[in-house]
Amino acid sequence: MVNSSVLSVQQVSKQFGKKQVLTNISFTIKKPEIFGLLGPSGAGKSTLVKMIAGIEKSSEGDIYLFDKRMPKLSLMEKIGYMAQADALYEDLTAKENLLFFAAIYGIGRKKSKERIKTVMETVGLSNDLNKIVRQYSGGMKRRLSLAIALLAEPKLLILDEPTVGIDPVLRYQIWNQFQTLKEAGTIILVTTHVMDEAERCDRLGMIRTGRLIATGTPEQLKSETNQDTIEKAFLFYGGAAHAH
Ligand SMILES: Nc1ncnc2c1ncn2[C@@H]1O[C@H](COP(=O)(O)OP(=O)(O)OP(=O)(O)O)[C@@H](O)[C@H]1O
Repeated sequence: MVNSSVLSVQQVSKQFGKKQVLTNISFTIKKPEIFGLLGPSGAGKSTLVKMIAGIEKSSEGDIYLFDKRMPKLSLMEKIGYMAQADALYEDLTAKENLLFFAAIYGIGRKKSKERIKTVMETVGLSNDLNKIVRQYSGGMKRRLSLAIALLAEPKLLILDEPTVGIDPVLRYQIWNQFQTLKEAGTIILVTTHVMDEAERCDRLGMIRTGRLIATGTPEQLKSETNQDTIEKAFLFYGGAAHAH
């Protein structure tokens, strides 16, 4: 399999029992960029990113990451994955949570301290490091999950609706941070159904009922459909059948 892409999703389908959730999805990422998967609730975004993260198996098709077929244990340390539901230890402090995950990633003690400082600054939680997570707000928990995903300096950062419950000002800051991470060489794969976030992606994959209906830069998608917003472009690609 000679392929210079970083991520290659090849004709991937997924069924849960008889339920067809994803159908024949193909796309590639060749260089660091922010790639957004945009689609309504239930479209299949989470299922797709779970397969790319190597925690769900495809029914058909292949996923290659750094030219290796997923799932592959040795690639796991290159992937930062932030699930839709926060997986945090509520009775521990943020710092204890971070130290726990740093140990799992095999990050040494000295390096852990450094990384914890950096990632908590990134998500704006430096002053809440010693707070019990139970006392965090929903948005703070999301940001802590993001901090954990960033701990091991992943090459591929997979974020499933990272900014749910986060206010617009902080959301803006976090997206600036994604931009900075990308410029430092991180590939970011992000799911969203928020249109202004979609606008900030370098490229988008539009997903509707388990199918990739369009891919391209936000500008391309708008100009190809002759629409002035991503939302209208999405509806255009989705066709008139998308009336509900
Ligand atoms: N483990 C599972 N078993 C059966 N069905 C599942 C399973 N996981 C997901 N599904 C179904 O697959 C479909 C796609 O779900 P998925 O969570 O991938 O969508 P999504 O686009 O991420 O939506 P949301 O933004 O609401 O999370 C849904 O109909 C869901 O009910």
